Amino acid sequence: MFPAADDYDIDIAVDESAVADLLAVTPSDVGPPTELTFSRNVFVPLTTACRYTCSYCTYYDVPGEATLMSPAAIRDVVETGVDAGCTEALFTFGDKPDDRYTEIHDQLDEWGYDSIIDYLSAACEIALDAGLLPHSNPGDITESEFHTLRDVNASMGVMLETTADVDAHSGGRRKTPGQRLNTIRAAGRAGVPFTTGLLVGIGETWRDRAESLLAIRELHERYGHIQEVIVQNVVPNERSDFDQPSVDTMRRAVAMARVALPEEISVQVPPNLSPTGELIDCGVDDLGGVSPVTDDHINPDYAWPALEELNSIADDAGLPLYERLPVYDRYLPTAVRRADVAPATDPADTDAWLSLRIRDAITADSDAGRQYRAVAGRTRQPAAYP
Ligand SMILES: O=c1nc2n(C[C@H](O)[C@H](O)[C@H](O)CO)c3cc(O)ccc3cc-2c(=O)[nH]1
Ligand SMILES: C[C@H]1O[C@@H](n2cnc3c(N)ncnc32)[C@H](O)[C@@H]1O
Ligand code: MET
Ligand code: SF4
Repeated sequence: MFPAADDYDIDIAVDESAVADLLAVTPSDVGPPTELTFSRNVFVPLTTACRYTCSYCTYYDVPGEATLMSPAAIRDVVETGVDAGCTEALFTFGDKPDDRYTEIHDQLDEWGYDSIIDYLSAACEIALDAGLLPHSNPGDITESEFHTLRDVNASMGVMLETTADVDAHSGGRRKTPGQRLNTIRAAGRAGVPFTTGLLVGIGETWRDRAESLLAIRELHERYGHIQEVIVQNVVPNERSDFDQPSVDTMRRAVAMARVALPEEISVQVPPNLSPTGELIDCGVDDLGGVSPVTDDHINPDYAWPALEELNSIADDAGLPLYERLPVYDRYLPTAVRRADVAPATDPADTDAWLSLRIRDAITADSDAGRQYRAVAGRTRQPAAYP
């Protein structure tokens, strides 16, 4: 049983023989992908308030210092993204601020919002109106919050991080594996195309990595919602001194992910944190959200590579590079999905993976709609934008 699994009724059993099989995997057991993809995004850090204090994280601010972006600031950032040819607004920020953040709650209240999730919905509307598809990672949330947010998000995500109880998550307010798995399951129940992943190097063992991947696979087998799994190495920063995992560790972790997960799930490694070029032959097929205009606010010391660098990773690997939307091809409406892409089986409790609002945005007779379809149809030349 995973730590705190009982608190959330998590019924995922560890299959010992599957763990043993994964522990034996090496990079020579897998091959390279047939293509590489990435999404062009702007990063919108709604608030730096966070109820948790993960010891690897420099993102959050303590009460009194935490910031909250105004609607005008959100509009500014997303418009910069539209001008730079982006299709994705990435909303990633602190997990639901607790009562200590009185200023944040007061400000939300003054603007007419009950919670950060309410405000996130409004922020997603701003992005959609400007011409970007939202992908939100608001941390741990409930199934009913997913139902609210699916209306205005093309896809969502939360990193599992690990199924282990690690010191990096110790303390009174912390992420627990049970709650993370509960969030990923809730997304599946709500029919939300979903991104999750492992944070490698925060004190977990190889066995923990194998178990984490098998837990993700199990939830995908139930709901079909996992579009990509990020294998992200921890990077040192001014708050923490975790050792960055070696290239060999990342090669083995990526190969393990590739073997553990069905082929339809992409394996993503962020090229600003890893020597991704050295991991492609282990099964990486996606380079994630890369921004031409904003920092990676979670890891601000690690700049995004330019499009030319992505091209050279692909060239060196002898692979074609395609831009994609924040939601993967198989969840797209039939009218927009390329003919050679098999559709995902319908989700459990809705009649489509994407809300009407999102489908309308993608099929609209507007500049943004045309951009989305050109990216999905692979008819837009990446070189068309800086
Ligand atoms: O720019 C970043 N994008 C991050 N992304 C975004 C991701 O690269 C893209 O937005 C997705 O591939 C969707 O297109 C995450 C998305 C998630 O759902 C969960 C975790 C992450 C983590 C990061 C991150 O640290 N930096
Ligand atoms: C959005 C995701 O960013 C990751 N994250 C947070 N801090 C770090 C760090 N120092 N190095 C790498 N990834 C980090 C976590 O996995 C979080 O879920
Ligand atoms: C800024 S970290 C990413 C979002 C959320 N706080 C989480 O840890 O999952
Ligand atoms: S990683 Fe996310 S949950 Fe953890 S402290 Fe940072 S912002 Fe909060």
